[in-house]
Amino acid sequence: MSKKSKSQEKIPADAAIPLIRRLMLENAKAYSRRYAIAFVFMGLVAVSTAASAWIMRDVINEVFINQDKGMILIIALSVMAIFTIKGVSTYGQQVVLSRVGNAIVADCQRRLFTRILEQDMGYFSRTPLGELTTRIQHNTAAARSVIDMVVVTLGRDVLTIIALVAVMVIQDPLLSLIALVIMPPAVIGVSLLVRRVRKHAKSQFVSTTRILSVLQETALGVRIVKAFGVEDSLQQAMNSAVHDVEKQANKIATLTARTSPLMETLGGFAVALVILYGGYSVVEMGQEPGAFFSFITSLLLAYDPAKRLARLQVNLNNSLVGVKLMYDLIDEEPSLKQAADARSLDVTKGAVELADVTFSYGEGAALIGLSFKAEAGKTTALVGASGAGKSTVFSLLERFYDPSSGAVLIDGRDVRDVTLASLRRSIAYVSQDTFLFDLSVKENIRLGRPGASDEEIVTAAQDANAHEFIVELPGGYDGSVGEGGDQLSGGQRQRIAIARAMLRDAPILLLDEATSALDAESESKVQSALARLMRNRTTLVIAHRLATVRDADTIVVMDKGRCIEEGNHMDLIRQDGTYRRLYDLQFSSGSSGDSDAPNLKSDPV
Ligand SMILES: Nc1ncnc2c1ncn2[C@@H]1O[C@H](COP(=O)(O)OP(=O)(O)OP(=O)(O)O)[C@@H](O)[C@H]1O
Repeated sequence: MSKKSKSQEKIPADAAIPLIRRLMLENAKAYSRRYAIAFVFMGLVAVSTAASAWIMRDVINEVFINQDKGMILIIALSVMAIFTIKGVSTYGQQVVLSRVGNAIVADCQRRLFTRILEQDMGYFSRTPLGELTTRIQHNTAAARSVIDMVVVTLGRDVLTIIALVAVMVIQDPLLSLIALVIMPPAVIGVSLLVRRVRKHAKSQFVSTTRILSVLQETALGVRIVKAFGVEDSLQQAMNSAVHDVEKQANKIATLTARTSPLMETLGGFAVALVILYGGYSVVEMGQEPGAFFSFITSLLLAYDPAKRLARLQVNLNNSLVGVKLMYDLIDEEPSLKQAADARSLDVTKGAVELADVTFSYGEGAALIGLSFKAEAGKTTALVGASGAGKSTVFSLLERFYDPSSGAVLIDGRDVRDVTLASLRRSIAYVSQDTFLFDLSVKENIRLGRPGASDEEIVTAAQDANAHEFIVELPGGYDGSVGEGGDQLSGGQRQRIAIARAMLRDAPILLLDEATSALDAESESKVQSALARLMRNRTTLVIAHRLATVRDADTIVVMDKGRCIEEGNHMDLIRQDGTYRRLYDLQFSSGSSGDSDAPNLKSDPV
């Protein structure tokens, strides 16, 4: 959604200069010394290029016309010196600028990633993964090429042209004027091309993002892709995105290449005019041929840098689209921020309360005037049909979002008044689908409390009934779990998540019980680990197992964002209301995958 709205907005033509200025200013300061060195090298390149044109006059006049033997060696040695200086300076300039370019890409990538980490959950749910990948990869490279183009073109090419024009004007001012007649048509032709390139660069970004999104969805959902046989539709989505990128890339290439015939023809026209007039002056008016040759050499040498300058605007615009998108993200302020006077949350009891909370993700309310209390040290189970708002309660407790009205309180303190770090430190979250990072088992557990010692990790794993299987893994605690924890079973992943939460030792536990069935042995290990984890903590659990709801101190029954019943299991069964119906439907049918479920039909309640 936002991919379209953001990526299809246009860069106004007058935004190019401020963008370049910002990019240059932000980077120039940090690398000023290295840029200064690069400019010295580029100045040397320009001067040596001009000198090679200048010396043509002496080659013709002294060697060929005056036949001065003494000058032959001097001129030959001078030419050698000039080209050596040019070669060494070009090398120096390239090395220095490449290093600065690499450092700038790295800086931009770090800045972007920091910004991405600061964004709130809303940003992640509306931004496709592919767009983030493109920004950090493609847009930072664009920043580098803009800087390269501006520095090299302004530095080397402009300096070279200035030096060569100086040679031309000194050798023959009138001829120099003649050579300038091609300027107006060149400028007009190039700016027409620029406008069109800008349009295609924008579409290319959108399609590149689509390619990455399809690729990531395929990789992340590969099981579903294969199980449901949806390879064809993904292939089609990919084909269409790839085709679009190819089309736009071809258009950009064609447009960029059009600067060549334009400049080639105009350049040829200028050289022809110069030959006509210069040749006539030498042949008819007896002018020295040395000046003419020096002039024509300067003109031919100025041709390449002039062509690059003409292309600069076209290429620059292509890359500026990426720079603009990079700054859009860098400038995107997270909507959910910590209050300036936020204090650290010191949980004493761990009482949790939702007071008349209303919240909406966008259209339609997800929670409507929801109020309930989760007593300190007790277990509160949230039950309700899919979409009732159970996970949303967790998101508000973690302050991934703020309620539109009402308040979320911990020990009587509004979560908006405390620092985000202290709030999240006070909460441990065990989700039904544990995400494991592509790190070692040990590091995955350590995420629960960065800085924990190896001994503490082993103790947490033992308490989580995970130690046994971890030591049997290849590599043990130091072994990798594979991307997304692929190399572990569902039950093992859950126990790693429990170990993480054990290590965190937070006073409040949010537990989203797994709906998927585990084998009996794994199930009992997970359950006994959870029981240990829940002891003496305020636990809010999205319950899917009968045993959990039955043992909970309080059950909050939710429906369409509201709390419709509250009490313990026996109370609610006696009320014979929604809970009873839900209980019969969800738990007694055995559809929950609950190992207790088959016994339920004969349950006395
Ligand atoms: N990131 C989101 N963006 C927009 N709407 C959302 C988002 N997450 C949830 N919703 C909507 O908010 C409502 C409550 O969803 P929530 O996930 O809290 O329900 P739930 O009770 O946890 O459901 P389930 O048991 O299926 O996980 C639903 O209507 C859902 O469509």
